[in-house]
Amino acid sequence: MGGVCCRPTPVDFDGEVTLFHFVLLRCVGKGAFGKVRVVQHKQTRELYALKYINKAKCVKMKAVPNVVQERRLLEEIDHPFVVNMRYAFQDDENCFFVLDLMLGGDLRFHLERLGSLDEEVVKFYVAQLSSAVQFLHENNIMHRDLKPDNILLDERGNAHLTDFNIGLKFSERKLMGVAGSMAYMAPEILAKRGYSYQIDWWSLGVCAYELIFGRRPFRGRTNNDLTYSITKDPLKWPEDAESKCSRPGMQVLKGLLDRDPSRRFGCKPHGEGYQELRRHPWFKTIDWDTLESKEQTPPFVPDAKKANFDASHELEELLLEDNPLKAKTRKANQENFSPEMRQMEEQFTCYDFKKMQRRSYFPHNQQQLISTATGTSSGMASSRPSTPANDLRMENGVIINGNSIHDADMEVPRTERMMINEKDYQ
Ligand SMILES: Nc1ncnc2c1ncn2[C@@H]1O[C@H](COP(=O)(O)OP(=O)(O)OP(=O)(O)O)[C@@H](O)[C@H]1O
Repeated sequence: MGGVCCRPTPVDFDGEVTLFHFVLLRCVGKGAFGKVRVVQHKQTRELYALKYINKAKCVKMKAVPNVVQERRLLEEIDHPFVVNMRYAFQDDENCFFVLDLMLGGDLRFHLERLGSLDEEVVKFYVAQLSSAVQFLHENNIMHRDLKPDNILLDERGNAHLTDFNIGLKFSERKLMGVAGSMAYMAPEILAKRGYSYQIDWWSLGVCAYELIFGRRPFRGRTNNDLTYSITKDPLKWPEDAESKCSRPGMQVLKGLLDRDPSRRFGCKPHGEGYQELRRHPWFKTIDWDTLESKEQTPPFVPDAKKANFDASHELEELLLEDNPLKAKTRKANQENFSPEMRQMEEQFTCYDFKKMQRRSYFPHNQQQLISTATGTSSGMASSRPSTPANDLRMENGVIINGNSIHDADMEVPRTERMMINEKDYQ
């Protein structure tokens, strides 16, 4: 009785990837437009994190270009210390990213629990993240939102950078848009005189300082106070600094938090800054040659028995979600789409790492991309055909999460991203 409605839809693994290819498991997180849950690929049995983004919400928040940008950047990236994208697809309701699964929780979660982290542990993360940042910069990608919330640990304790929502392809030209999470923003972003990739090294310095000392180097109760502190206050050390951090450690923090981007650690061009950083005495305990192959035992192993994420997401999904995620066949009538919905439909294309090679959507020069998008240039050196559907509209200023950041002195609250793509190039 009643068996007819429960016949499972057959899964076509040879066709395009869809939600039918995955078993949906527990919820582990909540983002601005959707949730993150563990999934298992039905054929390979591999576990992944599925991040899904509600399309209607995304259109309403004017974030379509960012989601498309994130998907495109992630297709280019494959690095041991980045949360890599393995599949991407959409259905009528959601866009889906299938990502490397990180079961060790994010660094904000650990910082909130522990108050601060041991210098040796932070050094290990800084080494791994420097390798990721250098890889991104070599590929002309700026992250722009490096903070503990966006650093995820795998179950062995290796650090990975995630959330490329405001990431960007950069060129020689300086950027002007105020973007990122204010407490981690480099002074040159706030000074509005133009900035480039060096900002990621500053943010890494803020993260390292915060992780070691349990408080941020620059603080303010209002955005104005915080701006003043970041751009003018001398770098100060907590009273108990010497009990938490060695002199070489402080030297590296000071070097990363240099207000002059040309002198800042990590920033010298052609990878020279990164090589200098690697040679710094603080890192003499790091074996850089085996770091990227993850052969080293991380100094902090997340407790596998405890959930390293907020269990309320799971409870919320069970008790409060009136539209739980379910694989559905597509029905949408594309004729009735708004321009934004159409953009998402056309540009959030399928990706399957088992079947496709990673490649770039972007020309070497971001400015060319913008020009092409506005129809003033032709002939990009991109490996993708330059159809209107492939052009990213970056000229629109988009602001989401406009929450001001109240940065209470000793607290380490989850940080809201402030602004995205507010006229990146002017
Ligand atoms: N690959 C992953 N593996 C395990 N957990 C993850 C993964 N990605 C995200 N999470 C968890 O889900 C939470 C929300 O992540 P998500 O990137 O969607 O949020 P977000 O930072 O608000 O991003 P966005 O603003 O793009 O929505 C994270 O804080 C993290 O705890």
